[in-house]
Amino acid sequence: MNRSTLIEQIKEKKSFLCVGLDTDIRKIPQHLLDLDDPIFEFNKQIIDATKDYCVAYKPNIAFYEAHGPKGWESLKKTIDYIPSTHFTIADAKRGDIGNTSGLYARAFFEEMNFDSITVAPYMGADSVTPFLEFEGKWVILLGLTSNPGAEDFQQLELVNGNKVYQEVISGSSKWGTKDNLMYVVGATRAEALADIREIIPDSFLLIPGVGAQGGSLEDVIKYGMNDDIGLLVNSTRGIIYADMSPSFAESAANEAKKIQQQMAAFL
Ligand SMILES: O=c1ccn([C@@H]2O[C@H](COP(=O)(O)O)[C@@H](O)[C@H]2O)c(=O)[nH]1
Repeated sequence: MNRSTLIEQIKEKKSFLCVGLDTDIRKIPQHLLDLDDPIFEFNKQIIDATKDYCVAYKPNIAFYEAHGPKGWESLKKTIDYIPSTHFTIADAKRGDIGNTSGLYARAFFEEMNFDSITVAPYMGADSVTPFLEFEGKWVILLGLTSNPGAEDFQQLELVNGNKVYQEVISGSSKWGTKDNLMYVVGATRAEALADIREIIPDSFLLIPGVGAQGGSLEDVIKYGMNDDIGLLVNSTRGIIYADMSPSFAESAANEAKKIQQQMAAFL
């Protein structure tokens, strides 16, 4: 999906919500466990229930890889089931030497047909640019992450006065364009968003960390929104595990709708 279609979808739905599909077999309702593919059945019901309130879905690949070939099958069925109106994110956090990155890109963009993949910047330009060579596909580079460990390296100050994450964002912004490169910034780091917007005013940002991790949607909007909206705000556990009963999909829809309504007030 290209940038203008993504923006159209956001305006049409009055939503920039991304629903995370971190489907944990230990957490899904008991009655689904008797089915042949409980993970896919859960995802299918979550997608049916939430698709009117969100513009994107983000399966975290770990939750599928953990089940081996069967997990990859559930992932493929899920990605094929997501409506083409919705932007898809493989939250895989890949990146390696160039030829290896190229094969990761083929796996997620060609075999699985995702629109985008999250990539770790640590190995530098030659590890990221192979992903950017795929027409119509996106890299979502880890900028400033939502977890406590973001303090360990990302916030360290360099001799030029920049923090590591600022250097990562400004340096990498030359590798791609606003049409194929987005950044992850945690909602728990909303205080850094205004400064990040100075570096990359036009780029889309994928913002995880609202809901279960406690980030504030209001602050994200206040400091992170640009003229094209420029935000995809993810919530996973707060939506998909809102309720463990057989009516889990209805509860997920209610949670997604609540967030969509908060977003609509700003669109
Ligand atoms: O900085 C980051 C990068 C990725 N994530 C991922 O987003 C979701 C968040 O799930 P919640 O249940 O809404 O907390 C999950 O897949 C993380 O791996 C992140 O949280 N922070």
